[in-house]
Amino acid sequence: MEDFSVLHIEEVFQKVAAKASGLTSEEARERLIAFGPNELPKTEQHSIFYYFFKQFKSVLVIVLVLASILSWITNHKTDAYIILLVIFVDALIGFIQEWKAEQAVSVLQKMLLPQAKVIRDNQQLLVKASELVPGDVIILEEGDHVSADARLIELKHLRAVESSLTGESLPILKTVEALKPASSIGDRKNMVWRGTFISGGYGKAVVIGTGLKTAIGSIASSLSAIKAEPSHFQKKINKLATQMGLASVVAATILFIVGYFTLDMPINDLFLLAVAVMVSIIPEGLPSIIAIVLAIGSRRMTKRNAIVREFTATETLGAVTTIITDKTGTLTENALTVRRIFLYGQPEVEVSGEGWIPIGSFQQSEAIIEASNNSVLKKLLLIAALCNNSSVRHKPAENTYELVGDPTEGALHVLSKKSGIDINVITIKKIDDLPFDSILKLRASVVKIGSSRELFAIGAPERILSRCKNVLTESRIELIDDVMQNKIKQKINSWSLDAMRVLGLAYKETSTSEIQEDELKQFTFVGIVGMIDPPREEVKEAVKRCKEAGIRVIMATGDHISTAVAIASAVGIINHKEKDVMALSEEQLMVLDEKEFEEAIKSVNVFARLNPETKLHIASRLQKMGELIAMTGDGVNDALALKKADVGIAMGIMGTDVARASAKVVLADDNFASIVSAIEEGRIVFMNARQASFYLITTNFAEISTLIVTIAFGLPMPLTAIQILWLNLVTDGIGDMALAAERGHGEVLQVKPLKKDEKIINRSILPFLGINVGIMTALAIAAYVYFLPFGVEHARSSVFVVMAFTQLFNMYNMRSLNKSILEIGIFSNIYVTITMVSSAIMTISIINIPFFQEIFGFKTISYIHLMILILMSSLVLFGGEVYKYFKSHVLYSHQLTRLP
Ligand SMILES: Nc1ncnc2c1ncn2[C@@H]1O[C@H](COP(=O)(O)OP(=O)(O)OP(=O)(O)O)[C@@H](O)[C@H]1O
Ligand SMILES: [Cu+]
Repeated sequence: MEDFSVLHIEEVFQKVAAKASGLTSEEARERLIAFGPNELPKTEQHSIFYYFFKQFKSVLVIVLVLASILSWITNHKTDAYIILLVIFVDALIGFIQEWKAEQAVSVLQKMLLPQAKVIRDNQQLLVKASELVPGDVIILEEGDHVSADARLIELKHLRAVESSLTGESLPILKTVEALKPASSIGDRKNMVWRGTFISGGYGKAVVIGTGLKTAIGSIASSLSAIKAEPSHFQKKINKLATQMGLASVVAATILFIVGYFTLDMPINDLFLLAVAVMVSIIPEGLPSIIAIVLAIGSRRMTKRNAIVREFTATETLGAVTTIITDKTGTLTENALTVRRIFLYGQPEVEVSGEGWIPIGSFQQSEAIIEASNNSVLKKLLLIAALCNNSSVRHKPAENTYELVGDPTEGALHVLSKKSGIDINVITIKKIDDLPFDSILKLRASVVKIGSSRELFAIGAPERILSRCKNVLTESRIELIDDVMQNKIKQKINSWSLDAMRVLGLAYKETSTSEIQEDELKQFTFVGIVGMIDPPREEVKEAVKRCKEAGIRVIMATGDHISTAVAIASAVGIINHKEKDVMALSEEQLMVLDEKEFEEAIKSVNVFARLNPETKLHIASRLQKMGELIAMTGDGVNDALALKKADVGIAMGIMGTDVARASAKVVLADDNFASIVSAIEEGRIVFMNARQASFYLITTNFAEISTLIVTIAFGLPMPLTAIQILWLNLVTDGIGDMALAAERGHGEVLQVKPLKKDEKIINRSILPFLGINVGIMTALAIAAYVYFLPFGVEHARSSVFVVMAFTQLFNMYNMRSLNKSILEIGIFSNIYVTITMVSSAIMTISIINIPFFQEIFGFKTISYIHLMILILMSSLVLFGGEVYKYFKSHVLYSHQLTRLP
């Protein structure tokens, strides 16, 4: 690959036929055709056939193929064909399930496609990263992923983390100068590489390589790829399935050996009996049902604005015990508007106007004022306008205003626009900019005004104040004394108590052109502004639902403690009575010893002026105390915490690429309420996985106990192997998918969180399973014994009807483990209704249509008898209902505290 780092910028432009003002969209389109999309080959992409043939790679299939061969040899040719057909149908069902799950993944993947900021047609645009072409001029800012290899042409303090390429984890400070030839990529400091990210500063670069023609091209591993590792729950289910599979082999072998010596049966019949026992125990559908439940759950979460990047998160969400959330944007609207301005020695200034619309007026003592007539206000507005990286775009078509950049800065930008002050672009120029730093809690700019230079700073007001020596008043610059300090601090505090975000603005004269950290002191204080950021309407309800669900909500914010408390009580994170004890700031936390710290994080729900590391510290300590943490974040500094949390949740709108790549879940709307919806879906996933598993397992138990009882009495087999196969795979297979689509019934958020290692089968569910299996077995045996005098095929037909219909009724039992079918609505799951009708028709057809009778070995059952058998089968539903009633009214008449 050519080394662009040794070339001068002009030479680079020449080589890639580009210029600093970017390509036109026409050029970009042509180049996209010529160079191809900026994509790396996906690591794992399988064809439709892969998923189909994958279905045949199971122990069950091997067992069935063996059975089929043996049936053929022993002259049971129809059986042999049927078994082959069943293998095929089973593979088909499994295939559909997995294919659907896979589709769900790829839909999610598309939603998370990376984007890039690029200059085309002299405008800054957001395009799909896959559409970048050589020659494009891209813009890089803190938190962005670099989507192509590019040569830098302009920058301000640009730092990039290139560990994915070079292994070096510290940020690299970039340059634009042409360099001496260097062999290592890490040394080519005037380049940025695909797959790395920007940890700070600002830069412009021209793309020199895309797709495979990038440094990472060969070592491709896409950061945005969704990982589909088996979840905790899947592992457990697989283990259960394997155990039952092994048990089936053992049971069948024992039966075969014992039967050989004791039963007077031809060897091939005995063999078929052994196969029947085996298939009745193997829980065929179990592993794939969990995949489908997870896929459905992830899709529902996505519809509710929580995009799942890792399937395991779907299930972990259900067990979350503590949410640590940001304030700005998550709990609040993130539509900041400056309302008040305080200038020392003057009456408060009130500002009118809404949102990002740059129209509004300034009032002092209820009279409208002109900003240009007030020198201190003018200075403040100049700082607000220039120490700023945001802009507001007017969309004439819809007549709306759209923010580009950080909302806090956007509010200041809008403020300066409202005043109408005129910034002379010829005499006033920005020469350096330090973007907002979450540790310093301020931002700064060096601005050239005429022949002098000034350093502007905006940030957390008490931090700005502590860096000030003077204060600007209408007439002059005065030294700050204690009286002034206190007066300003009082203002900061009282505005914060009104839930306002308060910022301090200051300036000083300077001689440097590059901002150094140790220069950020001895400022002249100009004023403070107070902006409102109203809490989101739906958050209060969401917080309430969390509390009901036994989930603790902690606010961890960088904002002022009083603002934090005001918002926290507005949304119900703390109640009014607790106000004083329930909030701590970073400084207050720092002085605590280990034990006090632990006590504090146990009871305090609001943490203010936090640094990102402290946020991580709080989270990991809570994890050690056994909590399962969901944590939100948006910045580069949050990446580590997002990775460490059990479920990291990144902001989709305000979050950086890095935060999104580190999180398991991305919020499409940045809204706290969506987290709660996701938790609800997570719990539903768990419920559905259990319900569907129980449903599958009941048939297995009912079949095996019917077999055992009849064999014990020396009766012929009550069901043949292929009849069992049909019940297990077709009847159960469809019913199971219907149960996987069950929606919650409002109960999941009214109980305590699930335990991390929640068992699938626990003791409290055993009576319910026992009742179901007991009724099914008793009915099957009764039908068998009653019809046996009419011939064994007749008797088997009746057992088959009972098994099929008890399972269909049982489907209604399993729709909720504790609520009555009347409460949740008989028809509220359309899939269950469809399954009921279609399965009933199918069952009756294969019993009474001669062609199928022949194949399956059935005899016609009269409609009267059918009716009676079906009515009897419905007993299983009555049994379930009586049990649920008994359990909720007699055993646990108090409220449910855990999921059943
Ligand atoms: N762009 C900015 N420019 C100047 N000062 C800022 C800017 N953004 C935030 N601040 C100041 O720094 C403080 C901390 O901001 P930070 O971004 O760390 O947290 P936050 O956005 O308030 O909270 P959260 O963590 O809830 O999103 C703010 O209260 C504000 O005073
Ligand atoms: Cu935030």
